[in-house]
Amino acid sequence: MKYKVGFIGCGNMASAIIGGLKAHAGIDASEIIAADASEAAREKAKETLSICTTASNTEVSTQADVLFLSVKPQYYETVIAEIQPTLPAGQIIVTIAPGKTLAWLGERLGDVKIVRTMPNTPALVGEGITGVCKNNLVTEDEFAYVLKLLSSFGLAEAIPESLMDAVVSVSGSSPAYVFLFIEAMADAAVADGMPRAQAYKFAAQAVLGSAKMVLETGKHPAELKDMVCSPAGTTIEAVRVLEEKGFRGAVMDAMKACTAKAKGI
Ligand SMILES: NC(=O)C1=CN([C@@H]2O[C@H](COP(=O)(O)OP(=O)(O)OC[C@H]3O[C@@H](n4cnc5c(N)ncnc54)[C@H](OP(=O)(O)O)[C@@H]3O)[C@@H](O)[C@H]2O)C=CC1
Ligand SMILES: O=C(O)[C@@H]1CCC=N1
Repeated sequence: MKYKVGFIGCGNMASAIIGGLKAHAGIDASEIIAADASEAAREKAKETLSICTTASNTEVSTQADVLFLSVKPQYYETVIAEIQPTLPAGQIIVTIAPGKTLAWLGERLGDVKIVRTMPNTPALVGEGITGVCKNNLVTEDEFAYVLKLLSSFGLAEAIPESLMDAVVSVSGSSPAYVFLFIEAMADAAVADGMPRAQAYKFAAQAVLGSAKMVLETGKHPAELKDMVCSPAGTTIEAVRVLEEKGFRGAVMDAMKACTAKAKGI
């Protein structure tokens, strides 16, 4: 049996990607296979994604044209050692783990086509962004095909590999910081008397709309901020407190730690 796309590891990130492939890449569930060590993950994938699942990693690695390695980075070494001897000729391997460079992967996988990526979980709702680079065995046509697959769950952009650790921080991990921010804003609104469900809705929609303004107006974020801050108004009071508390410095320090961790994985 041949499958267009295979996954080794079918957890949070793989499930989000599979959702996009099925909805927007013209790939049928019957053309996708996933292996997972966890029976619960296999059952969930079968039920919610209607794809073929297996406990055998080599069943997937030997039958997929495009193979996503979607386990945690600490499992890459053992998974690669397991599948490497039987990889079919011409297969494209797509990695989604931080820190695993094309050089590191090439040393273990040998002369195979490798596309290194960093996606994020907003892929679940079709609003992901994925940084992508490749080794020199991947042709331009093959790279375009993989970019098309990755575009089925959001934006996908080719970047130099030297920027991949920065991508981990700015988009791979950043949904977590944004969720913290939304949670904190909602907590404050609850403290002001708003029902919790309504507080999440107002905070999240404000973040969504603000992000859209950055993307759609092309205006500098500082200009957009100035448009909100009326003289002697409410917003500038909040901005003053955020500056006093080192909001921007805290975000930059956090991202520096994230990038450093990505380099060291
Ligand atoms: N979550 C995110 O926001 C993002 C994640 N990534 C990357 O995506 C990859 C997957 O992350 P995520 O989906 O969050 O992880 P999950 O833990 O949700 O999914 C990984 C799955 O792989 C299974 N697994 C573990 N070892 C093996 C093995 N040897 N063979 C087959 N399956 C195995 C796990 O089972 P068990 O639970 O039993 O260990 C689990 O079900 C990671 O490399 C991560 O860094 C990239 C960008 C964003
Ligand atoms: O936390 C992590 O290591 C993964 C990589 C990017 C998002 N989650």
